Amino acid sequence: MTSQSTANTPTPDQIRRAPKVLLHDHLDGGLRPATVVDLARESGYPHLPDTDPGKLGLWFREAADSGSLERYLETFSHTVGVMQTRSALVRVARECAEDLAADGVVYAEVRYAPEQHLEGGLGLEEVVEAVNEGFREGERLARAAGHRIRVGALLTAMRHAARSLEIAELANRHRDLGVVGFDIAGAEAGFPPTRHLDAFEYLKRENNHFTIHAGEAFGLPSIWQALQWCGADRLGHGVRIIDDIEVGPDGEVRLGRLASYVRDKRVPLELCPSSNLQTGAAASYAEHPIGLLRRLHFRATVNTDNRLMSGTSMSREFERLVEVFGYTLDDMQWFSVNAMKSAFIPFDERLAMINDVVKPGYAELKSEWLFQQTASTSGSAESAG
Ligand SMILES: O=c1[nH]cnc2c1ncn2[C@H]1C[C@H](O)[C@@H](CO)O1
Ligand SMILES: [Zn+2]
Repeated sequence: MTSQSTANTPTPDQIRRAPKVLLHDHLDGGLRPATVVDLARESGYPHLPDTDPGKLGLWFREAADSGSLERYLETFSHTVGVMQTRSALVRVARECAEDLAADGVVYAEVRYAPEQHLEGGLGLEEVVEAVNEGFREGERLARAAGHRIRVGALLTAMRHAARSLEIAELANRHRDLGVVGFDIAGAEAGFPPTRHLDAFEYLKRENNHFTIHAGEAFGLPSIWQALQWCGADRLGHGVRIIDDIEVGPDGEVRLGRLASYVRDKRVPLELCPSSNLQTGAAASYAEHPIGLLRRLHFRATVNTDNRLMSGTSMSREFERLVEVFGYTLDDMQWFSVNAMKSAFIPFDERLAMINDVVKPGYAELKSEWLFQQTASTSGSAESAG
């Protein structure tokens, strides 16, 4: 007999159809391999390690599988290298929205660093306008294909560079025009978030939103600075908060002051399990702190980080979580509502997304078992005469 609890374990098809919310995805980490090849050919970019899309996709996954964030980041020279013209940026952003929508993502915040796309002569404003145009086109095409998605951009400043205030100002100028917030990214060790205090203080004065990559390659001091010095609204990764959580031999859990603060204040953690395995921030999926953080009711969210480098998607991340932690549709809904609550769009829009899109989507999936059972019962009744 089918019970609700077993039927509540989602199938791969249900995982794909479930409404998912993505807060941490890099535009330059999510290109289709075939698009990288096309764009390299069109622009004459000569450095691609392979021009066969299948082999190139594999190359990205293997090269990113280095165990170090620094080496992981080296792979971006090829994607950024082919994203230097207006048409390339429009195409990459359009395909990003289409791919996420086809994967069942209903809301996404996608980030990129405008300062990395100026080599072909574009200005910062032109970069932002091209990406926004691509997202809007992608949303329209997705809708025509039967999917609904809304994509907001986050503008990233590179933490080793010195343009963060300028990029924060750029984000602020475009805030009602498709840009929903700001971020800093890049190698963490040696580049503390406090180097960019002027950018964060500017954004706070402007009542704007920002997240900071922190607690990925570097531990608690980075998280502490991001929150208590810089005032981040969310933590990009934040997975190393686990270093401030002690689980005793009897299973008793003790939170340190910083972990308590993060949980008490409902600080959103943009967790990216597959990416963490590649950069060495977690040893295996089963050992990934997301299991404990979910049990302890941190404001945990599930994210892809870089779909190309990790060969992943939101559905794939959830498939692995279901496999390893036995998560159900209720868990998926919990992560998705957490993410939607933590988005940078206005409160009324977040609430409407939760109540009118996310929850009804899960309710629909959770009710499917009822009809399957009816179908099989009536079938056996008929055959029994
Ligand atoms: O996981 C990451 N940690 C730090 N920086 C990252 C990560 N993934 C991508 N980046 C960098 C490389 C990209 O070129 C940049 C902007 O998207 O952000
Ligand atoms: Zn990231």
